[in-house]
Amino acid sequence: MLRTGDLTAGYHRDTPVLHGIDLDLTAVTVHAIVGPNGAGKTTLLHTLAGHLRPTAGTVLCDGRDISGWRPTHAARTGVALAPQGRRLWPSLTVAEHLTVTRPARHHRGPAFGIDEVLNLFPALAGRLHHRGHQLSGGEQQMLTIARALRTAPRLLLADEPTEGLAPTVAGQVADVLRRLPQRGVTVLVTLPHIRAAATLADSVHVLTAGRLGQPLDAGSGQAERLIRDHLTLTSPRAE
Ligand SMILES: Nc1ncnc2c1ncn2[C@@H]1O[C@H](COP(=O)(O)OP(=O)(O)OP(=O)(O)O)[C@@H](O)[C@H]1O
Repeated sequence: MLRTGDLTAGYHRDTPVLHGIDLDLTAVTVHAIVGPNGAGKTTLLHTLAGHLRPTAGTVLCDGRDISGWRPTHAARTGVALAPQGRRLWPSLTVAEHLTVTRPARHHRGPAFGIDEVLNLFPALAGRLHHRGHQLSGGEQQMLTIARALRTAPRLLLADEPTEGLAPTVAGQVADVLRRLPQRGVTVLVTLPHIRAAATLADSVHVLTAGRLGQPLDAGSGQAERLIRDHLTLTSPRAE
């Protein structure tokens, strides 16, 4: 669906955070961006979601240049962001989060009904009347993704969705993301560690200081080789 060409973006025109990013998200699979703190992962996702305007380069959506689109336009086109830090509405219940978020009128992505997102995240079904701030970290993350799915996305941008979660809960979240391409949703997920990315994604890009490496095909063992060659960015034991 989305492809960037030589994309440069940042918060100040004279100090770009992202440099010449070429990213191809046309395959309906799980794509991962891996990089250390400050590499620019969030900046990239925010640029694709229309929260930041690129300073150079292109963002093509279905072949059309939509560089500098607004977040509402991105959402209408089928791009949904599940942000880092979750950003739930603290005074709304789980049920309210899921009912106030709806697909755009002429959406082209798959519609996710409330029953379907509760099937994906059964933990939320028992928490329908709890408010955002009453949920555990894992439940908040699940709700963040569930809310994004309610917009009927064609592309889900998930920013460090397993951050701070217990391994079993992180595994539940990863399982859902892994299954989304079967429903027609392309996933771009950011993760701090390459080992987790190689397990979850079909292709893995390493982002270092705002520069993106060539995609590694997780299935071909390239990512595993990268780990073995000690190019991993942080200790895999920390995952
Ligand atoms: N709102 C902002 N204004 C100015 N600079 C920012 C802003 N947000 C991030 N930055 C800077 O942009 C660079 C990339 O940050 P970004 O949050 O995109 O990295 P990241 O890879 O997502 O890291 P993390 O895993 O810590 O979130 C950092 O140098 C950061 O200080």
